[in-house]
Amino acid sequence: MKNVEKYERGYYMPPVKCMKWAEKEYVDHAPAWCSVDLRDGNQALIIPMSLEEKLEFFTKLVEIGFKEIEIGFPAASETEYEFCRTLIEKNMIPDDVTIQVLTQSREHIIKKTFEAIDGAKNAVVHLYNSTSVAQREQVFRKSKEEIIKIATDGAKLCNEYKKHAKGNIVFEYSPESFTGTEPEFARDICNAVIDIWQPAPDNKVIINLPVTVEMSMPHVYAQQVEYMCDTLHNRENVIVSLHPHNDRGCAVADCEMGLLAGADRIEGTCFGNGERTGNADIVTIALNMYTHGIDPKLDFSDMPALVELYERVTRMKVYDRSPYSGALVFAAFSGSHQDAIAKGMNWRKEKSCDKWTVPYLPIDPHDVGREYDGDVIRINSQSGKGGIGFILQNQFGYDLPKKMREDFGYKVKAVSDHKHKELMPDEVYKIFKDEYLNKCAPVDIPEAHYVQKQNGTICAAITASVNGVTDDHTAEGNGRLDAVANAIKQALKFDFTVETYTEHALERKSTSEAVSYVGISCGDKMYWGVGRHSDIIVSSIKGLVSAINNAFADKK
Ligand SMILES: CC(=O)SCCNC(=O)CCNC(=O)[C@H](O)C(C)(C)COP(=O)(O)OP(=O)(O)OC[C@H]1O[C@@H](n2cnc3c(N)ncnc32)[C@H](O)[C@@H]1OP(=O)(O)O
Ligand SMILES: CC(C)C(=O)C(=O)O
Ligand SMILES: [Mg+2]
Repeated sequence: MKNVEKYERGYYMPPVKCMKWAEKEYVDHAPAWCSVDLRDGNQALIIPMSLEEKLEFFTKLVEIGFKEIEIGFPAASETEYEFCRTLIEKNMIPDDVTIQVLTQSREHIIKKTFEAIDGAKNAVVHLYNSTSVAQREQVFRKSKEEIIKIATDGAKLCNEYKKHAKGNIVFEYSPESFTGTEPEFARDICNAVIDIWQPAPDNKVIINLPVTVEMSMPHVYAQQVEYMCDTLHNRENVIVSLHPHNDRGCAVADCEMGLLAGADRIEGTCFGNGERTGNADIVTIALNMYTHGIDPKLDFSDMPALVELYERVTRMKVYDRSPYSGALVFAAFSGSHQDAIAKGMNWRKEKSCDKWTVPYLPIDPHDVGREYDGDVIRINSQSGKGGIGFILQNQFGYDLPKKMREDFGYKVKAVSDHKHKELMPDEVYKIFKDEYLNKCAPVDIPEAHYVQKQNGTICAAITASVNGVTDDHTAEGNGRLDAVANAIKQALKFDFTVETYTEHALERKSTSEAVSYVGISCGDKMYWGVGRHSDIIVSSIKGLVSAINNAFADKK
């Protein structure tokens, strides 16, 4: 990369070491969550959501359990304003939910914002102005004092408007572009605003520390957050909030480390929608906590419904590998992963485990509304016998013997490889049926009669049909299958050995049938057949005949 000299680290470290957070291991309680899907998420869309779409999304966010929802920037447009009015006038905001609205620190915008929330029972008025070195110099061309004045003038105006407001109003201040701001200046401007708002136990204020643009590694942000937590005035009455964007791909880590550093609240969006690379993905942060055994106090148990709604109203896509939500995040195509998952699932059943420890799956797919069948083990040319056998067992009830799984596995992989596509469970089952099940051509045994001799041997009298030509044969054996096998050898003048035989019941709704797996050797090769019938003997003979037909096909 030839232009690397063009860049330098544009962030500022706190003046003192702030590393207490690094002693902590995990986030041990849920923060206050604020969804900014309808504001930051919405302002980043190619086509912002319509009023109806915002209403539908709002209802979903409430259902998930968000208690604070930034519903928009009411001074931005007619739709934003109308949306706010509709929620209030149609009484759509539950009493335990607080709406939040964003405003620049400009009088006409603050005025319009307070008009928009008139009548709301609970609202957060979120005031912001930019504080970074780059914005101070290039955008505002103002000194530090002048930038502080923008914030304090706005804060004072908010106090004035609040006097006339009927509902419960909480204030939030964001030193926008915090990550490009010297921490001491961020501290000073926030403290100036705090001093004007005078927070108290029953009137807390929110200080939001946005990673407007992500400029550093997350441990740097954590130090900046810890510094702010240590130096803000009236800290006990200040709710420290985080609002990371994802420019370096670390917004979730920023939130997690920022929480370790003392923050109380997270602003983010579902699936990380938002300006440029997006906001922090609340789904991921919340479910990361969940998989550590901490209740995030948000309910993502019907993820498919949330994804459907989100994709429809935002016209964005949830990436296939988006943590916890993507279409492929539980899918194992590769053989060794499938094998481990299938064994892990069986272990759970066997041991009645109450903790989730299945290899390769950090969360139980059922906990986010996903299925084991179809979502987890998926079949292509990378798959192995473990996964393919798992599909056949879980979805169709066939528990193949280990050696036969291998034979079947290679057949399925070959089909997928040649077709160059994933195989659906029904296609896997069709291969199974075509390759092994009740095969009766060219060889068939339409009739068999058994006599038990005094010496304990069994005599089988069979009618053998080869390419439709039938004749009768009799032979003895130490069991019915053995006797029939001997009679078939005679009839076909064909030598083979029955190497293995297993069977189990196949439960299908009200009926139960026997399934028999027969492996024969012929020269140095093994051939498999499966029989299925309501009678266990007929089932075993059908399995044997299927294996013989496979051997015949190979000999041709
Ligand atoms: C990081 C974030 O996500 S911040 C939120 C960003 N979201 C949005 O901007 C979406 C909604 N915004 C809008 O619809 C419009 O920008 C409005 C209605 C708010 C304002 O519209 P306008 O006044 O026409 O335009 P614009 O936003 O370009 O105004 C820029 C002016 O405001 C000033 N300004 C920008 N932000 C702020 C602020 N937070 N506080 C005070 N002044 C500000 C700029 O310095 C500039 O001043 P100048 O006119 O003296 O050069
Ligand atoms: C308005 C602020 C909080 C913002 O969205 C940002 O800085 O990213
Ligand atoms: Mg933002």
